[in-house]
Formats: sequence, C-alpha cells, structure tokens
Amino acid sequence: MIRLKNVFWQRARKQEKPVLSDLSFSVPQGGFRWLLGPSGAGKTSLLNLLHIESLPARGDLEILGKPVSADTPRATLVRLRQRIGMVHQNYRLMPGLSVVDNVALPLRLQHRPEDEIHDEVHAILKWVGLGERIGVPAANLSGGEQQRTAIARAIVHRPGLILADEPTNALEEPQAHKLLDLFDELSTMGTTVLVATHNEALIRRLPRPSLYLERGRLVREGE
Ligand SMILES: Nc1ncnc2c1ncn2[C@@H]1O[C@H](COP(=O)(O)OP(=O)(O)OP(=O)(O)O)[C@@H](O)[C@H]1O
Repeated sequence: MIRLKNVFWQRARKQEKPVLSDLSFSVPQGGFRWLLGPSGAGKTSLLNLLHIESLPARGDLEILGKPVSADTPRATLVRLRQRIGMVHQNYRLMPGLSVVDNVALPLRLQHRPEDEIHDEVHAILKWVGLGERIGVPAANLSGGEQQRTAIARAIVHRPGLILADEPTNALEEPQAHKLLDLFDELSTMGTTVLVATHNEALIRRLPRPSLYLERGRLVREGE
C-alpha cells in the first residue's frame, strides 16, 4: 500500500514553486491505478518520488506500509526500494550489459542463488518475447525491445509495488495489451500498480480507478 498526506516535492530547495503540491491519496495493497494528466503535470516526478529517488520536501509518505522521510535509516530505504519495480519512461537500462544481465540485476541485489536467477530471468524473457535476444547488449536493442527488457527487470523480483511510466508506448498493440494484462493480474495477486499514461485506448480497454494530476496537484480521483 502507498499513502501520501499533504506531500510536497520540489526539484531544488530554492525553487519557488513545488513540482508536486499537497498530494493526499492512498492506494491499497493490490490496487491498480492509472496516473493521468497533461504533459508536465508531474506524473513522472510522482513516480520517481514513489521510487524513493528523492524524499518529500514536506508531508507524510508511506510506501509498502513503511514511512519514508529524512529520518528513515538509509538501509531501510535501500531495502524498501528493492521491493519496488520501476519502468522508467527512458528505460534506464545498463547499455553495456546484456539483456539477461540487465534483467538479473534486481535478483542479484537480493543475493539470490545464480541457478535460481538463471531460471527466473530466462522464463520471464521468454514470456516477453526476448528469449532469442538474451545475450544482446541493451545498447543494441530496438526501442520496443528495450521497453520489454525494462518491464521484465521491473517484475522479475516480484515486487510489492510496480511503478510504470508510459510502459507500453514503444510496443505494438498486442504486446502492450499482454503486458498490461500481466500488470493487472499481478495486482489481483497483491501487487500495487501505478501506471502513468496518455493512451486513452488502453484506459478504455482496462477500466481501473485513476489519479488525475494537473500542475502538480491531484485534481480528480475516481473510477
Ligand atoms: N529535468 C528537469 N529540470 C527542470 N524541470 C523539469 C525537469 N523535468 C521536468 N521538469 C518540470 O517538472 C514538472 C513536472 O514534470 P513531469 O515530467 O513530472 O511531468 P509529466 O506529467 O510526467 O509529463 P509528461 O506526461 O510529459 O511525461 C514540469 O513543469 C516540467 O517542466
């Protein structure tokens, strides 16, 4: 579950206007939410904050039931982050590493045995249609292949929270549908999922509650 109460966030301390203002909402464990709003509304900033890439300037933030603030010990934040799967808009793969090594990263951070890592990673790469591309450096992949690698990396360690920023915009429609159906299935199995998108057709196909941001504020929340 995630919970925000009067959360503000700004890029730099001296910046006059916060990027995220007075956000209060919660998503229960296993909830699926679309994150909507015009370009520049703050969707990416909110997902990055929930991925604990920085801390709120003010307000209370709870992720997977744990408070996240400047007082939270660093080791706790690092462990918490390992329980989150994030699909960044620009993928953020390690360009020099192969597909298989990129996807193995979250499991290696958890010090899982290598044979287990091998099986998990190969199974998920096969599922996302990259079974034939495992040894290719991420830098040599097409946009759609990079996006599927990023999705595989975000879910391979069965995170409690999945954050995805336009996760299917480089994919063909059938792939996009298959991957969103997987996110939806993971949510019914107890993973909290937040997906930022501008794609109205996806939302119509998978009607789920949404959080609508405008100029850094939550202006609508609902079905
Ligand atoms: N690197 C940056 N430096 C300064 N300001 C930025 C930077 N990135 C984004 N912003 C500003 O922060 C605000 C929120 O941007 P953000 O990327 O979170 O919006 P968004 O809703 O994800 O937009 P989009 O739908 O276009 O991805 C905007 O006003 C944007 O102009």
